[in-house]
Amino acid sequence: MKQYYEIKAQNPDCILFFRMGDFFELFENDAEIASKILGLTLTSRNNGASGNTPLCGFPHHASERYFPKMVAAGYKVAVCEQVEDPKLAKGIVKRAIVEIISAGTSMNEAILDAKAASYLCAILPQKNTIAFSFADVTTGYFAVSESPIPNFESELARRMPKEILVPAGMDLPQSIVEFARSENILLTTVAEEHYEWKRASEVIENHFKVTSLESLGLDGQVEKTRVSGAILWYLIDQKKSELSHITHLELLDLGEYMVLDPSTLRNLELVRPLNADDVRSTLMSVLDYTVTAMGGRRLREWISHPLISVRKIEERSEAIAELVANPIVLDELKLALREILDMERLLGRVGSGRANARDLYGLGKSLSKAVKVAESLSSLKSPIFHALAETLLSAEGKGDDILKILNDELPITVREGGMIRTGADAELDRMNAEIQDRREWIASLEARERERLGVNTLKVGYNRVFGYYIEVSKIHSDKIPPEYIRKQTTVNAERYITPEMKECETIISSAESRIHDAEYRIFCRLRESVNAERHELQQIAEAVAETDAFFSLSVAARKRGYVRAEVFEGTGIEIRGGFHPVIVSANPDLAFVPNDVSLSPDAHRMMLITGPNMAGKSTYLRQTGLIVLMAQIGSFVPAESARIGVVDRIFTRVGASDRLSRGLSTFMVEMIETANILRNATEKSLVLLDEIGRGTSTFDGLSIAWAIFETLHDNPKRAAITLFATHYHEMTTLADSLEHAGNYQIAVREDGDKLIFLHRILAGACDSSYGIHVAEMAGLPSEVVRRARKILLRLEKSHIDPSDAKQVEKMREQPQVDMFASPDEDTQLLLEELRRLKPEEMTPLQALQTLTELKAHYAK
Ligand SMILES: Nc1ncnc2c1ncn2[C@@H]1O[C@H](COP(=O)(O)OP(=O)(O)OP(=O)(O)O)[C@@H](O)[C@H]1O
Repeated sequence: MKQYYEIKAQNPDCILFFRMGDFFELFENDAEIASKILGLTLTSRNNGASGNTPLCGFPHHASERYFPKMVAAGYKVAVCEQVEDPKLAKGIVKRAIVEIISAGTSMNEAILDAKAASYLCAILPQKNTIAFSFADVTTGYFAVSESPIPNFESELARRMPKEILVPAGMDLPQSIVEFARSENILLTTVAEEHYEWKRASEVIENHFKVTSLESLGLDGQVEKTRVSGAILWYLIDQKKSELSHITHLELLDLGEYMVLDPSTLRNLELVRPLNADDVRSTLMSVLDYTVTAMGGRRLREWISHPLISVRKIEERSEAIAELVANPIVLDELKLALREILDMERLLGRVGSGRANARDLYGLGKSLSKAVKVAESLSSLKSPIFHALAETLLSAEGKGDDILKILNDELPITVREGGMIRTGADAELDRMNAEIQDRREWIASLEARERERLGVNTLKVGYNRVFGYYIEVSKIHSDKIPPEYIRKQTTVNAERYITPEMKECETIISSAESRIHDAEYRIFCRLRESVNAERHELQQIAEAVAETDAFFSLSVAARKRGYVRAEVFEGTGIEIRGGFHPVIVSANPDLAFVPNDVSLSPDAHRMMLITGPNMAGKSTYLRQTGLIVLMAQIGSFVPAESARIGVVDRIFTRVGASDRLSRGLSTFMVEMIETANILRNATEKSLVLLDEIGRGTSTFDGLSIAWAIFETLHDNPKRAAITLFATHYHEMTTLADSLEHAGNYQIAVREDGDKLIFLHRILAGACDSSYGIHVAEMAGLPSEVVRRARKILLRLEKSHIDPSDAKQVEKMREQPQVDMFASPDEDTQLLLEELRRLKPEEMTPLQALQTLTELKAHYAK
């Protein structure tokens, strides 16, 4: 326990799993926490003067299951192993922490999402900016940057790290703390000393084996050095290994990508659904035809990082266009990609010293297939594919170098032989040959003894306790020869050994132990030689990932009938026949009505869109956002044609808020997000605003919406392309009066008492809001609907603001029996109802019922 307490004291923030023989044991508070999470029985052990200590544990081989569970529950796991052979130990066996596992550093497949990176992030807030680093220990990705806080927030939401390291004793931006809390991201405090420049530089220089920071581009970059040094220190400290698969540091330039703030990422459901169960509602789900996990991760990265360089966008879309036109190449690629494993993560296992023979074999097979991918790409002309094919071709021979050493069937363990192929190593072959005749002797023993004793059911078996044995059923005990020595009795049989067998076994087992050691040495050499080439192999893996992402976007384009968008430097959006990629793919039977968008600075730059509820306003806004975004990923887009002026940022204020849990009201969130838009939109932005102002009283809301619309129109710095959907019909006069704005409506047709949604966008304002109509269609009781019609009529006539208590009170004081009824209005409402009736479609009974209802209501 003294040893336990010492180790525990060094890792106070971890749950300590303490290896004792074949078990991992937990004590005290750790045992109480873990027993609940892992469902283990809590016992206690008498611990001398300190009384009973709570205790729980499990066999060590169950750790693969239990560690990830603990980490997923938000804890850090410290794994304490016996680090010397208990047989050789003097006194208590030495123990040490061999690894610390936390959410951001786990390499266990059980809690990794194959198609999403597993990021750890470190931050170092400055006055107006923030230095930050992202690392994915499963693949070796490592990047650093510094940017204004909002841009970092965007990056944080895109990458969604599992853990964020923060320097001790430093004030953090509230928004980041809030974000981490609401997304369940583990915040880990790291002592300030690890952020000291000198210390951080040393960590980096040692890791990359460089003598100065210059070669990494960190020269003079104090904050970036500090933050990347801290994250690297943390990773190495936790993994207790070299992490040689972290081969380079990327200097990230967020300026290359479209800014997507957290609310836009959420609302457009790019990679994560708003509603966790609804995985088919994301753009990712529509575009994801990737075959490999690496390709899946790359595509996800692309979708959340749309480009803003026209040249780069065109390079990508040109490559996709070529693949779209080459279905045969697509088929070939699919076949080759299908056999490629997650090379990035396999290399991660190699670099962190945890790869077994199966991992290396998988890598070998994948490398051979990478050459096939290169061959398929070689018939294409796009420069991107040329470059990819060249990188992939460098895999030539590398796979064979591995496969010619390893067997096709491999064990999980690396210490028990069975890994190395015959012919791979002469010395090993010689060692095997030496005992070959003895092995054969054992192998043929069963047949020989069966014949000699005349017992057909005699078996030769092996177990760890007494090695080889001969099993003979009890009914044949009279046939047992004198040299058989009885070792064990089972229900129906007896087990025997013979001196000859024992001798043979001793020779085999001592030779095998040498063979196992030799195999292990050969395996380690192979692992090292793979590791020595890690940088090149990583590039091959990246090329596979990228090819797969291209493959996926091309297949999506073909299957879903997308077209290549023309992207240009400048402002304006011209979409013909655009449709919503997710709605259409999720509802194949829906007759989706395609719509156009035509906006430019010379004509209308802003659309004020009116139309009844359910007409399709939100859908139109979102599909426009998604089409622009897809175009800037380089993907084909869901439309007949599209010309898109590159946008620097898409702002959205749409849909319900899911931030209520952060203690902000719906209206407050709406206004915070709108304020952000008004502060940051530029003439190159796309702004999508859906029903701004609806969260407050009618006139307040209208006035706010009005002012926002005016500002986006009049302020040249904020002159963004804007789609503005609203139910405030009063605003249509505003849109009419503004030079760069126009009224648009989503058409509906009235057919008797039915409202038919045409889902088509047309120029001009919608003349009625039909809210009550839609409510009626939804099944609101007819009494309530009638009442609502009356109230509406009165409000419209008297221009009363329903949110103004004084005005409503005044109306109540009017000497009327029924607050809102007047004979005139009744007549008007009755006439309206009569107009909507279709007697020719009614049964006599329905007609009678309607008549009775009308009489009861209007002629009491
Ligand atoms: N172009 C279209 N073709 C076919 N169906 C559509 C189209 N656009 C929208 N819809 C369908 O109409 C329904 C309502 O769409 P949406 O939510 O966009 O309406 P809305 O006008 O924003 O309504 P509200 O004002 O109540 O928010 C959705 O279920 C959608 O699938």
